[in-house]
Amino acid sequence: MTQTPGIVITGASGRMGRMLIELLARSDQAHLVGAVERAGHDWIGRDVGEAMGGAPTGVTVTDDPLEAIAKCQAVIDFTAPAATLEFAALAAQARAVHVIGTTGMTDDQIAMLEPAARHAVIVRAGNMSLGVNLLVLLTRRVAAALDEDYDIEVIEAHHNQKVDAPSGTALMLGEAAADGRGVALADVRDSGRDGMTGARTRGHIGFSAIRGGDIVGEHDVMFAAAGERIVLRHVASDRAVFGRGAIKAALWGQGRRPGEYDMLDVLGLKDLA
Ligand SMILES: NC(=O)C1=CN([C@@H]2O[C@H](COP(=O)(O)OP(=O)(O)OC[C@H]3O[C@@H](n4cnc5c(N)ncnc54)[C@H](O)[C@@H]3O)[C@@H](O)[C@H]2O)C=CC1
Ligand SMILES: O=C(O)C1=N[C@H](C(=O)O)C[C@H](O)C1
Repeated sequence: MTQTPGIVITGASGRMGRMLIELLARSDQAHLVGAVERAGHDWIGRDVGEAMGGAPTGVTVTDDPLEAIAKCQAVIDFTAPAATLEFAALAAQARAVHVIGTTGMTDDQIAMLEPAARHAVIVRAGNMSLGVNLLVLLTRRVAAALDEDYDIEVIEAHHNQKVDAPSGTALMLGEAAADGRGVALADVRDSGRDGMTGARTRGHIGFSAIRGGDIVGEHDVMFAAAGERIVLRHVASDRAVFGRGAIKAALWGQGRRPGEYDMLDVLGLKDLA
């Protein structure tokens, strides 16, 4: 029998970590070989399945990512920016595919992934769902078809524990809209309006972030003109859509040439971009 790729999940106790461990337990295409949490976490040293309140998996949660990653074929990483940079170096050393779902990375932090991508496959995306990646393509097309009479606003809503804003997805959508218009997002980005902001600047792309309850992730791209509005919307109601995308990326990356990729590559949608 052929052995399926062995996957390490970092941030194992997190919302996405738990989802991925559940998905891997049911997968016949990949299997769990490691679970990493931050030092001092009370899951360290416990079987990850038992820590989740279920059956034992035979995988003990560790705070030593080097030991875990050395024996895997892929790392699926939904943690925090500083941790992701550490895991990128270790995945590169092990020539393991590194699937990065972590958002909130600065441009400087993203640039710091480049040395790792010379040695291993990195797939990074602010959203791993098929639906959002299709929305990115639609957003670029609609923005290209409309002129600046249409004000572009990206509105996102997430649960009350999310620590970064705008969301990684909102930024992907903003980048796509800016790209469609032939401008750089950095030159037209308008985030965090509050107080006497003055009238809206023509051509700017606005961002609004809602945080509340257990909202999984909702994104609207609004094109608002005098007399009409077009709204492109994605609603995620189950984190499994991100988890399934991440596992797909880990499998897609096996045997591929080192470099930085995104979900449009994984989903075969690059030609439509
Ligand atoms: N790209 C995508 O499709 C998606 C991205 N995300 C992003 O993934 C990240 C995590 O999201 P959640 O799971 O909701 O957060 P969470 O806070 O529930 O989980 C993060 C986990 O990472 C762990 N962690 C932090 N530093 C660590 C370290 N140095 N070593 C090991 N573990 C460490 C934390 O202890 C925590 O358990 C966020 O940046 C979020 O925006 C979330 C969902 C989908
Ligand atoms: O933190 C989350 O939960 C999510 N984060 C990603 C983002 O920042 O866009 C993806 C998804 O919306 C859920």
